Amino acid sequence: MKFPGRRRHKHYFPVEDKDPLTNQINPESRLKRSYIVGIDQIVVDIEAKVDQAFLDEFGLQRGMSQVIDSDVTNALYDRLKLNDMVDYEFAGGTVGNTMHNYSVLADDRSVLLGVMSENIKIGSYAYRFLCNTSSRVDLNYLQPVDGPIGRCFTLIDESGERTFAISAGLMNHLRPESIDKNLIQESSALVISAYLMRTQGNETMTEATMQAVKYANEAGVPVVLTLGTKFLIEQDPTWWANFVNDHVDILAMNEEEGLAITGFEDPLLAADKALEWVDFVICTAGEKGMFMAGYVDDQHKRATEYPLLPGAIADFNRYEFSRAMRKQDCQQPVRAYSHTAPFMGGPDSIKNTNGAGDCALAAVLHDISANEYHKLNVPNSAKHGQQAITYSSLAQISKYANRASYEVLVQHSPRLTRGLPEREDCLEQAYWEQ
Ligand SMILES: Nc1ncnc2c1ncn2[C@@H]1O[C@H](COP(=O)(O)OP(=O)(O)OP(=O)(O)O)[C@@H](O)[C@H]1O
Ligand SMILES: Nc1nc2c(ncn2[C@@H]2O[C@H](CO)[C@@H](O)[C@H]2O)c(=O)[nH]1
Repeated sequence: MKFPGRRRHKHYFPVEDKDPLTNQINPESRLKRSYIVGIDQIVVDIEAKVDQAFLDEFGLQRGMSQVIDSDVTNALYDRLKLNDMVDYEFAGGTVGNTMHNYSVLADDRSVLLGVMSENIKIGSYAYRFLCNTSSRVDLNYLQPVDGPIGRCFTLIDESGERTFAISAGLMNHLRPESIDKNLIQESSALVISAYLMRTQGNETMTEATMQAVKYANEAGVPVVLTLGTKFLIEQDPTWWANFVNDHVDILAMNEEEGLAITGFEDPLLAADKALEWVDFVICTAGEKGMFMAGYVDDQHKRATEYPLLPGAIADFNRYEFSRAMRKQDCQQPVRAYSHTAPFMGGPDSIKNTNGAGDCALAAVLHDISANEYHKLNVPNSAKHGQQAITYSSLAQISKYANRASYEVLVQHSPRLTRGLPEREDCLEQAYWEQ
């Protein structure tokens, strides 16, 4: 596990000082590992640049993620191939991307649950998915199916807006009995997306997800929900609000999804509203950066050393140097918020915003899992006198998440091809000395 904050060698966890020889003789003294589990519809992204006429031709609604039938899939695919329009084909899925990016950032294990074709031909989509996924992502728990995984046509127009057309294959055939109870209950977090609730006919993905959520809720494992697309939430915001309130601990959304579920356009107010339902909120806001909101017990709150910020909640970042806690673990819960502008003001040229939010969430999960890792190995550390869910403060996590998103913006794929640099050339020496 890499240290999630300032990335410098001396900041690697000080828990690996044990003698490697003794470790071999006495396996008990080996470090205990934390991991996270994610459930997803296993899909490969097929990306192409298109215009509005193209979307109209196939009856696709701009900006939406929609499921298409086999006739539309075949026509769309033939058209893209015939006109040589496909820019790249790469493993995707909002949670799949998050697990991959988590494993790259943390240099540690995550487990992905979903389905995988039992017979895989070299070059097929299933093969490509496996090849494009970090070897740190444990794929041993995937459920085999007799047929194809999903395809996600990622159609990008001149303005950069993305329209997703999903050809489901058997991606929604994960069964509840394929969910391993121990695996979920011993993890640091269970990550799901709103897309998992979009099933039809004999598809069992929703039941499987609910089974996993039940196991996690029973064991107090944080359930992390990423909202995926506003259109799904807009269909029934009340159902989603109730679901989040009853089953979810950490909510990740962008400002549009935040508006859909809370009714607040301002991402800070949306995050504040969501705190009525969950313990921790991440609300990304594109070029405006990122908001985070959480709880801290009054006795552990830490005031910021940065200037106080105006906003819909005055001086909202006052306690952003606090580590987040579950509300139920606070005797006197205080709300803490943080805002961070995009790293370096955003890149000069954005290659692709697809997956920037997924990557921000991966960084947050890294921090949460790092906290569990540290607690498992150094339970007596003064750090754990406070029952926090994060290793770092809201301000620090927010910076880290923005930094990770930046890396996705400057590459074509939503999946990181490498970890972040140990040391940012652009930051002054003073930063590293702190
Ligand atoms: N135009 C931009 N300029 C600078 N930074 C950006 C821009 N767009 C995104 N970012 C960075 O990426 C982060 C996440 O972006 P965004 O809010 O677009 O996520 P999202 O809509 O959830 O993305 P996705 O659903 O594709 O994963 C932002 O918080 C910001 O740090
Ligand atoms: N699991 C899942 N991922 C999706 C869906 N629509 C778009 N995405 C993914 O969202 C990612 C960007 O956030 C892309 O890599 C897509 O693969 C969907 O319906 N289900």
